[in-house]
Amino acid sequence: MTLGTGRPKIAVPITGKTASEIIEQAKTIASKTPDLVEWRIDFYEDVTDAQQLVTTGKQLHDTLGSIPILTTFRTKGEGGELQLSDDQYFEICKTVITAGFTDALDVERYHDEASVKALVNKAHENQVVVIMSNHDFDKTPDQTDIVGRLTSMVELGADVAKMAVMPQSADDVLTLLAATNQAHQELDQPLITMSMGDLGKVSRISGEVFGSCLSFGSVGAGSAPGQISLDDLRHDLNDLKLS
Ligand SMILES: O=C1C[C@@](O)(C(=O)O)C[C@@H](O)[C@@H]1O
Repeated sequence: MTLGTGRPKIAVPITGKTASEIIEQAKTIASKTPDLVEWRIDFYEDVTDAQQLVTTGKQLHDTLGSIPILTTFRTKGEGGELQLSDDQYFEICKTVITAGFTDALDVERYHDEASVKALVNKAHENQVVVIMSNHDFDKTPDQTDIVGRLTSMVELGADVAKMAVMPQSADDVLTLLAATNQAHQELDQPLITMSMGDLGKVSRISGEVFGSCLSFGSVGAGSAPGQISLDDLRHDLNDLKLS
């Protein structure tokens, strides 16, 4: 799968808490053939048990067949489910990289920089694509700040740079779109951006115009405010496709 050209691709998050919930969700999602599945391991109750994590990851991989997996541990401070120490966060990410079930890994930008760089190297040594991310669930930073954060992710070795922000006004949505457009022109790497909540929904369908290469759509439970259902998202992205 190539990210970064043409109509934005669609990722569907899996938010199951138990291994059986995760596999059931995966079956339903696989039947709808999204481009990518995001396994949100911060929802998984056994995420800190490395053996269980790897076993369930392999089962998930088998269930999804050829649909690529993005594995994400979203920390509490960035809108995730579970509070971990930095050491635990990096340990879990390393387990995921070496287990071999994932195609891509979400690496949060704002952890210790040397550890982030080492994790990126480890991912690349194991042919795992790095989607580096930052989330602001309270506000929308200004345009220069958003572009600066995306640029710093690329400088740290990200294959794809991702930024999700919360709008308080229509102006904030415009800020995210303008920042996306600017970063898309300035950077070579593909970008994923979104303005969350209802106000920001428009940013989830306009990626081809402004330069966001992937949108998260839900099947059942979503993983962030403002996500559009996979079926609607597919229609919307197709309707807005540039000729
Ligand atoms: O980074 C993102 C984007 C997201 O927060 C969204 O707003 O769709 C959903 C998360 O699951 C994913 O990791």
